[in-house]
Amino acid sequence: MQLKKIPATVVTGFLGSGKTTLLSNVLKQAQGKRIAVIVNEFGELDIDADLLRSCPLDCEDENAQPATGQDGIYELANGCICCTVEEEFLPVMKQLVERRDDIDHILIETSGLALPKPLVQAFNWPEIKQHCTVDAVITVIDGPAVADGRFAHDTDLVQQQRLADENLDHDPSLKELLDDQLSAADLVAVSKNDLLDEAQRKQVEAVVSARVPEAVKTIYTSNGEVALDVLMGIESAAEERIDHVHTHHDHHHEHGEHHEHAHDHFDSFVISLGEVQGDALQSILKDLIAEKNIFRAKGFAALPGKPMRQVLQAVGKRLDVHFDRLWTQDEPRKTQLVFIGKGIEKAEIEAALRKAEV
Ligand SMILES: Nc1nc2c(ncn2[C@@H]2O[C@H](COP(=O)(O)OP(=O)(O)OP(=O)(O)O)[C@@H](O)[C@H]2O)c(=O)[nH]1
Repeated sequence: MQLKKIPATVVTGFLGSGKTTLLSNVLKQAQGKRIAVIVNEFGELDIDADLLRSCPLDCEDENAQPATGQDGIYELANGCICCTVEEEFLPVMKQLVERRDDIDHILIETSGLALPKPLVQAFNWPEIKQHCTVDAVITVIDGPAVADGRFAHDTDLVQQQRLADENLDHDPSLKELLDDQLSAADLVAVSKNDLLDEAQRKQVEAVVSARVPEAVKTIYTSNGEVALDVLMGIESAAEERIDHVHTHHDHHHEHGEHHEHAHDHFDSFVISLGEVQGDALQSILKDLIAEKNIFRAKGFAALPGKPMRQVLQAVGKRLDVHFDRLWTQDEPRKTQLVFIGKGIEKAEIEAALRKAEV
């Protein structure tokens, strides 16, 4: 008897591109659909899983929590999913396969530094292949960052000139990640459309069309808002073709050499503080992201006298701050931030942030 395979959507994209925002919108719309979510974080804190669980302030519907509830969210926080496929991803997938009668769809958010190819290849493992298929790899790219040429400068058509100063100008490992994340895409979602003007959209288009076949559609999203049927039911069966997708990192993964892997060149750590002065923390953070090569910082702050938890999100040079929910009785009121960047020192950043402690 041929049973219908469970479709799985893999959401990939660089640090801070908007994957969690997209996923949380999917979960809000997915009434009645039973969705299992696998969240993989590069940093040691499960901030994304936590944000997916927490109800936004403007949430009108008491039941608008992720349709799956607590139990449907699986956190893989031990490094990057593409390097721990066997140890981390496979066991979770096996659990899901066992529960397959209760699951309509699997959503996987990879860490921002993960390469989608090894993950998609895992769907060819016999235990998984029998019961699951990749519905689509959705690659989220940060519209404004791509338009600014943070990852690649090929929008200005004078690539030859650029090659000479490539290393000075921008980081080749970021370009490789963008290339590899796009090379596996069945759908490209350009996020932060609300921050793009027409000229920037053209630049993004040029970067995307140089990297994905014409058949791959591009959508533009603002705050992750997009209809469910655009994202789900693509039925790409990406695992069937993935071995033929060429990437910059093929060599390392095939030979089991993770040392040279993209994310080994990044530094990541968590800073824990007590309660902090909100204004002071934000001003120190803004200085740090202006001065240092910090790609991503995110976490929660506890402010004296405030019953709500503050969420801080830094992507590139932008810092977003908002309160998301009340601190619960049983959780300690502390401030915790993950940093991911290059050539950044934990001691130095911690010393700077401590000045905001009360
Ligand atoms: N203005 C605007 N901000 C957005 C949009 N999508 C995401 N953001 C913001 O960008 C920041 C990062 O978004 P996330 O959804 O956490 O990105 P992510 O890809 O999950 O990040 P990592 O898991 O750290 O790689 C947050 O501050 C979001 O509020 C958008 O469409 N417009």
